[in-house]
Amino acid sequence: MTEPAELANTSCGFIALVGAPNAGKSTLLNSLVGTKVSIVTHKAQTTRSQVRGVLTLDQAQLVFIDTPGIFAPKRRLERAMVESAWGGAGDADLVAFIIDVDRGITPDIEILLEGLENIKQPRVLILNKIDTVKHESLLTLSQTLNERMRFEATFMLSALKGHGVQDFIDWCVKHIPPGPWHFPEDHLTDLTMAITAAEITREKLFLRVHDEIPYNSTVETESFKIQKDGSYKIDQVVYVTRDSHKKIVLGAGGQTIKAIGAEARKELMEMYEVPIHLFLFVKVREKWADDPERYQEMGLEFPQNKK
Ligand SMILES: Nc1nc2c(ncn2[C@@H]2O[C@H](COP(=O)(O)OP(=O)(O)OP(=O)(O)O)[C@@H](O)[C@H]2O)c(=O)[nH]1
Repeated sequence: MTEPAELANTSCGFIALVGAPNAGKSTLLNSLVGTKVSIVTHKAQTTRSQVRGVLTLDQAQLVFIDTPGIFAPKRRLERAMVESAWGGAGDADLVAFIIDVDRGITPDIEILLEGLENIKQPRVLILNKIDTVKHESLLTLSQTLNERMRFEATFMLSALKGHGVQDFIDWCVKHIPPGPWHFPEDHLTDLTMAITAAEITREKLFLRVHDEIPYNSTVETESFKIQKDGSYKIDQVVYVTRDSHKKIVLGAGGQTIKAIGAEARKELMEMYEVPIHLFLFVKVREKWADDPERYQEMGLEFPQNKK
């Protein structure tokens, strides 16, 4: 059987975005894909598992993998996140190492550089948040990192403002292997609607409650139903580890959870363009971070050893 001419010249590549927590990987993924597929907050460790964002151009399909930030993990959940991030890098055709230029070479960066030494795929360096620093410091940082490790190319960009992002896309298009597309043309992410909905609620929760609660909480979609009238009915559970956290998430008279729900619902309505009925419940599950099922829901491998 002969292939249609327009398919014969296609290329498809997986590009992992790795970096320290808060480097701007999710912001970059959204900017690359041109829509929000990965949640973003100012808090470190927002992304917990791999999120794929797909950009399909004339002949090339670029599949970007947003990974959890890499750092020295202490707890089980953190270890699962870091393992997932390196897993994402191992599965890719290209690895893009994103660094926050404002923070420079922190101890987390040293860990990353060590790990990147063991990655056999071609690496590129992305200096992100160039809107926050002076040009001279960018050149110094670029030179230092390029002396430490071989990078095929270096990009200086602002994921937030979109500056320099196109140059990175153009480079990727030229450097991915030929082959058929992995996803349908109109596909933007591999996240299911149920997971996307849970992630959006988690983003609103992270933004609204402070201190240790975000790191001790998770959100799961228990049921996602498309109703006869086209609206979506979504039931979600926010798991927290302590009763005192539940009180904070609920807020006085349920105000906080109501506000989180209203913000998540608004974003989901804009995203899916249908009426959304979102029901949030808060449950205390002291040991959810030691429960294999919760990891499965998050798309993470469960590390057997607690320490
Ligand atoms: N000024 C500036 N801020 C940025 C830029 N890119 C990302 N940020 C901000 O940096 C913070 C972290 O961004 P994320 O995209 O969530 O970072 P991440 O690397 O995915 O973080 P983790 O989920 O912790 O791994 C957010 O407040 C972003 O708005 C940028 O180019 N310029």
